Amino acid sequence: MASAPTTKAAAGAAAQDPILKVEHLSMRFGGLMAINDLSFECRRGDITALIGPNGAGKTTVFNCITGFYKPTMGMMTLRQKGGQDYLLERLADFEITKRAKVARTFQNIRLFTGLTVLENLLVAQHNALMRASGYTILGLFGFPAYRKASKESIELARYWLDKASLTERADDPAGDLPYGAQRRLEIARAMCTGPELLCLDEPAAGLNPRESLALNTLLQGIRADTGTSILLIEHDMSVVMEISDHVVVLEYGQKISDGTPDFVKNDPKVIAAYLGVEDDEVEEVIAEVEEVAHEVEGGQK
Ligand SMILES: Nc1ncnc2c1ncn2[C@@H]1O[C@H](COP(=O)(O)OP(=O)(O)OP(=O)(O)O)[C@@H](O)[C@H]1O
Repeated sequence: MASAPTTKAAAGAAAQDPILKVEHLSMRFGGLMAINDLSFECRRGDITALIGPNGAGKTTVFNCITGFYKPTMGMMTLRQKGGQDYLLERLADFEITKRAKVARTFQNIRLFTGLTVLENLLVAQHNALMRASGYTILGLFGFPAYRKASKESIELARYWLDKASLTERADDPAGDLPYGAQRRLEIARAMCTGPELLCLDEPAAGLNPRESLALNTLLQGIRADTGTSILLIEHDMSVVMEISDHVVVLEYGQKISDGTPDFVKNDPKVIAAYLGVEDDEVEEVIAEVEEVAHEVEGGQK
């Protein structure tokens, strides 16, 4: 059965130990070293953002963590609340979801568009329901365990419908929802699998400011109410700076900065990577930008 949300107190009590340790990760595609000796940690209960310019290797890291790619080298250790360790590079993708409890969403939304919103959340709990049925037709009708599991599945789906502000759309086909609501449904569906680590690939992409705000509220709620750790790739810096506890910055497959949003925002290496200039040119470029901004301001007065 997918785990029900824990209380705020329990979430707060979660020690700040790493839930995920990535050590010396490398991924080569032919002659291209997409990830080169990358190490970082995600602390339990934190929202960690992985950022960097286009082609820096963010999605490749996600694909390694979630088992879509087998890394050329390196270790990725997922430590669950109970202390159980999983070496993700040794697990098949379905085992990473099922046993290690890592859930993910994709850059392109992947919902069952013909099913209703509620059905999408119930399908996510299919594994738990099948287990409770004893994998028999008889079990589907007769086992009290199945009836209990199916009641719990509906309760969990209702909980996430509410958290994602989708209760009123529960019976509508998922494909009829506006874009921002589809993104929230995808996250709610991932949460119905009871993950310890939720990986989100550009959750704010294509959202308008109102939808972006609803997304922030949902993610902050997940952190506060369930203690689930979140790792996200995001280009929208307003989302990253507002909700992240910790930011890891990649450039050309290597880590160039790692720290709090404030630290990273002011790190000359990060500014240089985003501006596409050398580190020692950053101050000069910033001074030029400030000068232009003053001129524009002066012209507007
Ligand atoms: N399956 C693949 N085969 C060959 N090269 C790949 C593959 N996947 C990614 N790459 C290359 O690896 C590098 C990193 O790509 P990746 O998609 O991980 O970057 P990213 O930081 O997620 O970029 P974006 O922000 O544009 O999504 C790029 O040069 C990309 O072309």
